[in-house]
Amino acid sequence: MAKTLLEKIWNGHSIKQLGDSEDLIYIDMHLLHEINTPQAFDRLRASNLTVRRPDLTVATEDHNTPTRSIAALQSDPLRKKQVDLLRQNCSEFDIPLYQLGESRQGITHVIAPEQGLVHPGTTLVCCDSHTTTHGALAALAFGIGTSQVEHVLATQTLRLQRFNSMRITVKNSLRANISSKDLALFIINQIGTGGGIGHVIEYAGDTIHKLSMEARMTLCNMSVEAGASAGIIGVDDVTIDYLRSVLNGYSNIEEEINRWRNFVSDADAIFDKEIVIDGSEVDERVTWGTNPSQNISFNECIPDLSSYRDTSEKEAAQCALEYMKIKPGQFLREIRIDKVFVGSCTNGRIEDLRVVAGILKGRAVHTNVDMVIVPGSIKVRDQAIREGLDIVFKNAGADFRYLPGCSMCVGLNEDSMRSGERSVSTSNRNFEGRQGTGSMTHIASPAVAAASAIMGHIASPSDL
Ligand SMILES: CC(C)[C@H](C(=O)O)[C@@H](O)C(=O)O
Ligand code: SF4
Repeated sequence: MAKTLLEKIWNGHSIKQLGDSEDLIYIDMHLLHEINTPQAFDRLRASNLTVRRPDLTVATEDHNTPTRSIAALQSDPLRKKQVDLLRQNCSEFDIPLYQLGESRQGITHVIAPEQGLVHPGTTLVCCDSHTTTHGALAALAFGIGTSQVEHVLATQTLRLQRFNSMRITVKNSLRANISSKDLALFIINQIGTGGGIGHVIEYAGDTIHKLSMEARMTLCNMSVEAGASAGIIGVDDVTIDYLRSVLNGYSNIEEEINRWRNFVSDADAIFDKEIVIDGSEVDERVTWGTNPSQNISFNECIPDLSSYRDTSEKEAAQCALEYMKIKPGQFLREIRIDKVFVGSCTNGRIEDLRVVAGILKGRAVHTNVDMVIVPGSIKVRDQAIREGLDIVFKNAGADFRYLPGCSMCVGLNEDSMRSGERSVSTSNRNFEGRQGTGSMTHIASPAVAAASAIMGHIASPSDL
C-alpha cells in the first residue's frame, strides 16, 4: 500500500504498538542544550539510571550564551550556572558537548545539519520546539518536553501518539526575491497558528524542490508556528548534494544514498489533510501583531477589527494592536524601528548572511537603528569571514557578533531589547516581550530586515 513519508519513518521506528493510538518509537538522534535539560538529568540520577546511548546524543550551548566574548559568561552567575550544569551533566554521562566558541558550536538547529547529524528517514528529538527545522532533510524531527528528555536519555525511545499527516503543495514558482521565510509567513497567515495542530506537514511540489536546503530549513523551522508537530520534505538531489557536502569522508555513503532516496511519499499516498498554495501569490511579508499569523504584505494595511469574523482572532488582534502601538489602516512602511536583528535558527545561516550583505554593501544602516547580526554557528561565522561579509557589515555600521547563539531571538543573553523598543527580526516568534519585556517585534525575511535597517522603518529592498 502506498505510504506517506511520515508513515515510512514511523513504521520503521515503531518498536511496539501501545494501544490504539500510541507507539513506542525508537529515536536515532537526541540533541540537548542548556535550557529544559537539568531537571531531566536530576531525575535520571535520582532513579539511578544512565544514558542509554550517549553516542546518539549531542549537546551544544546556545540559548543564554554571550555573543561578544566568552569571558562575559564568567561575570553572569545565573547564565554561567545553566551552562555549567550542562557541562557537568555531559561530562558525567559521557555526552559529546560543543562548548561556546569551539568549532562545532552554535544554535542546535544550525549545527545539527551542518555537522552531519541529521539523516533522511531518521527520528530526531530535542528539548526545543524548533527541532522541526531538521525535517528539511526528510527526518521526522520534533520538540519534546523535559520528562520526555529524561525518557529518551534513559531508553532511547519515546511513547508517542500517532501524528496526522498534512500535505501542503506549493504550485507555481515564487516570484524573484521572495524567500522561504515569506512563504512560511504566508502559509501561517492562511492556515493560522493552530492550522497544523496534531499534524506533520509535508511540503511538496516543484516550488519546494527548487528551494535550497537552507531555505527548506527556514520553512520547516516555522512549521511549529502553525502549530504543527513537525515539518518534512522528501529527499531529492538537493538533499543528497547537501548530505554529500556535510558527510565528506563518510564511509559507504553511496549505499546510504540509495536507501535515502526512498524517503519520499509514494505517488498515491493518502494524507489526512491536503492544502494547495499558489506560490505566485506570495509576497514579502512582515508580522504586525504578536503571533506569527498576524502578518501582511507591503501592499496591505494593518487590518481593521471589523474584518475579523472569528471572535478569538478578533480579540487577539485587538490586544496585538494595543501592545504593538499601531493602528488599523497603517502601512508597514509607516512603522519606524529601533533595532534590526539578523540571526536565529530560522535565518542565521550563511545564505541569509549573504542576502543581508548583498543589500548592505555600499550602504549605511540608518542612524536611528542598531543592527545586530549573530551567526547561527561558528561554521557560519567562519564562512562569513572567509567571504568578507563581516567587513561589509562593519562598513555599513552593523554590529556583527563573533560568537553564535540564539541571542536577541529570545533575549536570554545580554542582547535583550528594552521596553518600548521596536525591531525587525529574522527570527520566528513575535510574542509579547519575546525579545525583552515591553519590546515589539516584527518578523521578516533577511532581505526585508536589511532594507529596514537602511531605511529606519519597515521597508522592502525595492524601496532602496
Ligand atoms: C527555550 C526553548 C525551550 C524554546 C523552544 O522550545 O523553542 C526556545 O528555543 C524558543 O524558541 O522559544
Ligand atoms: S534561535 Fe530562537 S527560536 Fe531558535 S532555538 Fe534559539 S531561541 Fe529558539
